[in-house]
Amino acid sequence: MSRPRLALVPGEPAGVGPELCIRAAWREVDADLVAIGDRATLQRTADAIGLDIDFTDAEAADVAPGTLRLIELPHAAATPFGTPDPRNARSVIDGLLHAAAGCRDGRFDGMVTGPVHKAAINAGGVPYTGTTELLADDAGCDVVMMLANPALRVALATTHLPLRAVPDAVTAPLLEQVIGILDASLRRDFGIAAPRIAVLGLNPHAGESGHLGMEEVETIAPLLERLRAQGLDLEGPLPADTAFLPARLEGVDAVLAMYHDQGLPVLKYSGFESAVNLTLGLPYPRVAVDHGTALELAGTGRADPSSLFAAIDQCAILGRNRRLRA
Ligand SMILES: NC(=O)C1=CN([C@@H]2O[C@H](COP(=O)(O)OP(=O)(O)OC[C@H]3O[C@@H](n4cnc5c(N)ncnc54)[C@H](O)[C@@H]3O)[C@@H](O)[C@H]2O)C=CC1
Ligand SMILES: NCC(=O)COP(=O)(O)O
Repeated sequence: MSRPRLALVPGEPAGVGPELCIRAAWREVDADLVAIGDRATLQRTADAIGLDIDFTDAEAADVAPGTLRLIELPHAAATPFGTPDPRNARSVIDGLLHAAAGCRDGRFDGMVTGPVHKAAINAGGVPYTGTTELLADDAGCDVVMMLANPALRVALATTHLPLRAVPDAVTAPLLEQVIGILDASLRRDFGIAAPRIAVLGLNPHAGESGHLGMEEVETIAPLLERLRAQGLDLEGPLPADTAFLPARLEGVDAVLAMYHDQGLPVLKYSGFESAVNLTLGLPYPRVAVDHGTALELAGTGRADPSSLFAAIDQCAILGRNRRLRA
């Protein structure tokens, strides 16, 4: 079987994404990477960090280390490192959508994305809450955000929502949909025959039997009961403060957190460098770095490429698996 072909989207040009892509071009990997982005930004970044880079056609077969296949998508403005320019908002988003279109029509087996600066995109007049939501809208499907490192998988019931809006968003239909997507992906993409999912409560102590909030009693527990009766292996609702204790995590394949900052700090603390961000439920694999734009590191050569490398390796595995099943 030929190597999986993966779109590689650097993300925010003023951040560390471009330099991580340059480093990826120098790394031996069992996949064909095709960058989608601005040549001048990539060249300027390579110069700043003292690495050579050559560019070649997107269709090139074998490429030497230090050579990047490139589909050019010029940015509107040349940005200084560390200062996003809202005029680039459209082209940053177009890079992601171009990769998505290529995944949907079979030109790519998956996409790997660098960090995007959410505020800069919005300042540029493009409504954007996250790439997860962008790709879900583009593909017209429901998705789940899951971050993973070799020790832990954490999926989110809600993603980029103001905290104030979370309780109203945590409904039984939403949780049923999220658990369905998560369970299916653990089986199909990760080869887990009978996934065990630990579901967190929303309130402190999972509501303390209704004394600290009713969402567990009224919404989460009855839903889990119903889904268990259908054969899903679900624990919970669990108090979030103790759910991540090593003894509690034994035998658990993924934790489902109710909101972004309930689950992600634990995941990032347990392994920031090796973690990746997956979008489950899309018709193709999308894997991103777990970190943000790290503007203060851009152009210094000090950004750690481990998360991007892990994202490429994970996407290559998922892309190859999907090809085998097709
Ligand atoms: N995947 C994505 O697209 C993500 C994008 N973001 C966006 O990034 C922007 C900045 O977010 P922050 O909260 O500051 O998070 P951040 O991840 O950019 O930075 C947090 C800390 O981690 C360090 N760091 C991040 N990546 C690193 C790397 N590769 N090597 C070494 N150190 C690294 C930074 O220097 C900083 O100290 C925001 O606009 C946010 O929306 C945040 C998280 C993920
Ligand atoms: N915390 C994850 C994050 O902000 C990146 O999300 P997305 O842009 O991949 O949706």
